[in-house]
Amino acid sequence: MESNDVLEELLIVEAEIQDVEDQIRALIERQDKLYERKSELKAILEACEESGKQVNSGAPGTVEDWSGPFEWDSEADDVRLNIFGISSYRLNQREIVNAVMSGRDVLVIMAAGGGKSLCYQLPAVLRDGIALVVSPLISLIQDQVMGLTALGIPAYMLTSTTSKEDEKFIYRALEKGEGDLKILYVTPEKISKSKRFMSKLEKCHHAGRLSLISIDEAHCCSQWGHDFRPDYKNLSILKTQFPNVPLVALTATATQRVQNDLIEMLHIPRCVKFVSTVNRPNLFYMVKEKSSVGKVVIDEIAEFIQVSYPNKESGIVYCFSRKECEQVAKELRERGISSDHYHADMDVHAREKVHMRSCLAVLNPLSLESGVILAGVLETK
Ligand SMILES: Nc1ncnc2c1ncn2[C@@H]1O[C@H](COP(=O)(O)OP(=O)(O)OP(=O)(O)O)[C@@H](O)[C@H]1O
Repeated sequence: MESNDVLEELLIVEAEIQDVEDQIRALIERQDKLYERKSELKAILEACEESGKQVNSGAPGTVEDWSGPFEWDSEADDVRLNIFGISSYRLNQREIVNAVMSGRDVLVIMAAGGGKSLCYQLPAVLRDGIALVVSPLISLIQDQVMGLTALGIPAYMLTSTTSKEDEKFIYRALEKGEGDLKILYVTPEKISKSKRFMSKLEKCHHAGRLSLISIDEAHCCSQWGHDFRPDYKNLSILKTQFPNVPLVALTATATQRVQNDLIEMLHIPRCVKFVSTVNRPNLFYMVKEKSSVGKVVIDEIAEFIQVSYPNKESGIVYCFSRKECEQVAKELRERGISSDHYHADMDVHAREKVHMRSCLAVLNPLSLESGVILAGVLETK
């Protein structure tokens, strides 16, 4: 074959590939829309079956006004301001709080850093009893518990790192209502693997003390999501076992298909859905060509950090492998940057130590002599 012929065929093949990709994209969009309509129709049908009313085509949840006024408005404002120190709600937060306070199941899609935590933490403080929060990572849980404790809210976590003493306190609070426990964080494995925990939770619910259930990073439920966790699948038991307890599922990243999937999996067909933009105007992206020489790459990273963040602010460097994490952190230290590695292969105490350093820096950077750079891979294990 002449090289011109090859070139010609290559162009044709590339054009065909492009065409197929366009068709696939259009079909996926169409499928997402159909999934959405399917779950709306199923929810309408269920609502009609319950109320015995005529079927109409309006989507559930769309006509309800969650902005208020509600009887808990002034108490909510008081707690928001005086406990959480937040002067006004961000987009959708008020409405979400009101829907949860009204006892509804809620699906929240909100950008990272958009303020999802307040949406369940505020109702958790307002409602009587204990709120259960399922979160995928011990480090995220530690972060939340530390923050809540600093605000004077009795929050605990029940994970592999929990001391025997705290475990006893938590079980007594669940079973007998003793002690001051308002928000309890667990990993999904606790729900799927600990019969003891589930039996205590059942007792808490039976006594009317389970105030709400929150599922953070809910996209982990869906096999279509980017971060599927098998143990999240078993969270379907929560709505089956505690049908009258409001369930809040929160995520920053869920396509229409993932949203539908998790509504189905969590058994919350009549949930109120709040979708805020996932655009983050405060994020700045820059792509730089990477040198093929490892040492030069590290030199460039170090220079970028030192020039861009001369005040030793905290930050994260993501790497592909655990080994690379350790290597990059070590080499940054050698270049005078306070850094540590963080990955799932470290024991929990070593991870906690690194995490606390970074948390301190994030929470109160001025109190540190130097910032911390985490060269880490955050893994959902
Ligand atoms: N209404 C508000 N006004 C000002 N700050 C707020 C408000 N709501 C939340 N925040 C603050 O915004 C920050 C991010 O909130 P939060 O951690 O809840 O975000 P998130 O949506 O859970 O993010 P991620 O997806 O990364 O976990 C926190 O410091 C929180 O105190």
